[in-house]
Amino acid sequence: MVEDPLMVQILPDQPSSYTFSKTKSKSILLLIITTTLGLLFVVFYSNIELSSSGWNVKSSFRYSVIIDAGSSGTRVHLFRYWIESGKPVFDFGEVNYLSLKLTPGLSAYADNPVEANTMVAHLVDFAKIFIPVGVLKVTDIRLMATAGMRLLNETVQQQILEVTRKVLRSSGFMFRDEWASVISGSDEGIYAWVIANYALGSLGGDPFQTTGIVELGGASAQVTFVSSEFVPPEFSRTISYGNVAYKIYSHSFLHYGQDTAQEDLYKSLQNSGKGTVIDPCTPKGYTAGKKSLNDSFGILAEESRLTATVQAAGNFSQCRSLTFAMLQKGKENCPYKHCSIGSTFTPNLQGKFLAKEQFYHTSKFFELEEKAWLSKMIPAAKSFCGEEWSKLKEKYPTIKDRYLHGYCFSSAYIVSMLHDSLGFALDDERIKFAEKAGAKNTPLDWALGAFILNNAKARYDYGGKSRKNLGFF
Ligand SMILES: Nc1nc2c(ncn2[C@@H]2O[C@H](COP(=O)(O)OP(=O)(O)OP(=O)(O)O)[C@@H](O)[C@H]2O)c(=O)[nH]1
Ligand SMILES: [Ca+2]
Repeated sequence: MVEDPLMVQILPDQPSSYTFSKTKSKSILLLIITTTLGLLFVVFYSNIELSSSGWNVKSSFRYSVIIDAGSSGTRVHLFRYWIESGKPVFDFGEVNYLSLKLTPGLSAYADNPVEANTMVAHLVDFAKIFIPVGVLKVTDIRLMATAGMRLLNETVQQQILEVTRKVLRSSGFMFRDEWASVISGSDEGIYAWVIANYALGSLGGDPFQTTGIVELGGASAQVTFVSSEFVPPEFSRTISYGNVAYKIYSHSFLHYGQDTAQEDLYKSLQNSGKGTVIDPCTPKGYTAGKKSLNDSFGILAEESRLTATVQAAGNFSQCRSLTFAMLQKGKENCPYKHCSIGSTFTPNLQGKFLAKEQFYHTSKFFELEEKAWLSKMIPAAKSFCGEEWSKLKEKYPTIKDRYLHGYCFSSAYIVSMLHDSLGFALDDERIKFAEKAGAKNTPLDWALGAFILNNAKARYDYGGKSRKNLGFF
């Protein structure tokens, strides 16, 4: 049974977010969305293009919908584009691109997959508000799930996907069953690399002038960049865009996302023996919201006698060494020339990078400027980790507990991942944190990269199965 009420967060940069319980009717959601997004509704829905030369009617708008089913949330992305001299024209500003995020992620329905249909149905309803009913049947809708679903066993994954397929089949959109799937982590990294370089104007240019991506998601972390080093085939992807071929290293470290890594660390402390152990990655005085072991009866209470009691006492340096040890686990079995994280090959870093998702959220929280942000994160995080939880709550009254309590862990994890493991210098100018990029401030959601590959005459190998022009599936 999914406990959290569905949380509606209207993106981009919408000031409001909505919480409603599953029992409330759809009309509440539609009312909120249509009133809040009134202007966008008029511009996006109608066949009128808002352009620099004023309004003109475009009868050739096309639409596409991608649902990004992440571990901590499920987002629907709506794209409107058109064809000019035979080529698709994309615009990811607020006139031709909309997205909406609901929580929780699909994997939260593992115990009761059928309950996932409510959330997917709401996302479909949202998309339908903005897409003319006459073009639904030629508008593709895809559901692409990432690490949260990758962590579930295959059977449960398929059960949840089947629930989503049922909703999408009857949605009126153009849909094929294989368009609801769990995508590979390396594909997820590639899509994020595509949108970043599209936004920066480097897609279609010199491969060695492109920008790499490092992402810290909820359940996985991705590293994706063009390397001049030899890359073993299991880490190598090829994209051709325009008449340029890009050989890209792309790997997703499953379990190394922000939420899963913190959970794994907590569990390792619990199982580290008896008595009381200190958790240096959580501010002193914080007690986990989830049911604590002592509240549970039966086997859990029994287990509590076998496991240690974990006491939060934030200490940045100790947390940094704990997270570093976690990232280095398995390195002794590295079968490649060099492994930076676990026993996984990562080429020597090359070129510029954008650091996304939790890298961005944590840097923004500590109000770091671009310059030498990694080194500046250390003193800021040292003082944060050392604060009492009650003081932090007073200091940051508007920050959600589930984000606030994670910043001690995430700051230490970021330094031990980017500097101690991957080798970025603490004042490395090559790496910047971002959630948007380029002259048009394009959002860096990987779904935009997937949409581009799907509509822009590109070729992309799928682990050796190269398919012309988008063949995602
Ligand atoms: N502090 C903070 N964390 C956020 C915010 N939005 C998302 N997060 C967290 O940042 C992490 C990464 O967010 P996402 O990239 O959306 O993660 P996801 O797509 O749900 O996870 P994956 O399936 O692993 O890609 C998750 O732990 C989220 O809970 C935010 O506004 N502030
Ligand atoms: Ca994600």
